[in-house]
Amino acid sequence: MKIIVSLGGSVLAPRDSERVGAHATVIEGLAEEGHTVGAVVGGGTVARKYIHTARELGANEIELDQLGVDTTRLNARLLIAALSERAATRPARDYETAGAALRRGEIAVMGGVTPGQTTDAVSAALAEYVNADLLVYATSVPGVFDADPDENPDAQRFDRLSAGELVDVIADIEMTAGSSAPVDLLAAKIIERSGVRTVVLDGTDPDRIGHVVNTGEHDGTDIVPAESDEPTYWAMND
Ligand SMILES: Nc1ncnc2c1ncn2[C@@H]1O[C@H](COP(=O)(O)OP(=O)(O)O)[C@@H](O)[C@H]1O
Ligand SMILES: O=c1ccn([C@@H]2O[C@H](COP(=O)(O)OP(=O)(O)O)[C@@H](O)[C@H]2O)c(=O)[nH]1
Repeated sequence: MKIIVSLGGSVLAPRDSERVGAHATVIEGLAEEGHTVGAVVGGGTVARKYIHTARELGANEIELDQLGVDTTRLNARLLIAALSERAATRPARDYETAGAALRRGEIAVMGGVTPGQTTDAVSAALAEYVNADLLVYATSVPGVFDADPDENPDAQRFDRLSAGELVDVIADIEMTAGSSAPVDLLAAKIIERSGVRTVVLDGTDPDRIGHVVNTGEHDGTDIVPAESDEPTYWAMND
């Protein structure tokens, strides 16, 4: 199976070697089991600190996004440091380079690509480009909720959403540099058009990523193409 894992910066906790190592072990394990694996790494608190400081200094949103992109690439290098020689040696800066690495059987690693989006969109675009079977968003909350769960204790998690419904849920979240959303708007639109099977889950425990790949089971949110009622991927691969 071809899998793209989006590792939110909030999940990877860049200065925590144990956490980065644990995620690398899971990704490595999937590759050893014969899966083709690409990982896209977010910027986390380090990116947000840079963005906050540069915003105070008067930088515009594109400049702030660029700071964010550079930070995601640093974090991607951290993941590469924890992976074996099976991984590409540096973060791919475009989809063709990442796709070529996957074709060679390497674990491709990316950070950001261009201002105006987040690594959520990079993950969705890479998944579309390589025709992935599964896109996993490993984030810091256990799925997509009907409101920000960090601010609304009564927020309800969706077990399943169509990609179009996902667009509606996140449409009002602001798109400034460093903003937080479980999946960004561009990513949702790419998921909608590509129809790639997508799961959003709490990735703070990396074993949940391996578990969903191997069993199809998870406690997060399934994003399904509009025309499908049931996630079918795992049934197809039994
Ligand atoms: N409807 C929602 N459902 C889930 N999370 C939401 C929602 N709206 C806002 N959020 C926020 O999105 C955050 C996750 O985004 P972010 O911090 O960018 O994660 P990551 O680093 O994993 O990309 C959560 O901490 C949560 O506060
Ligand atoms: O292709 C990209 C990827 C990231 N970013 C910027 O980098 C920040 C941090 O990336 P991301 O939001 O993906 O990190 P995470 O939410 O996972 O910590 C984003 O808010 C954007 O400002 C960007 O402009 N283009």
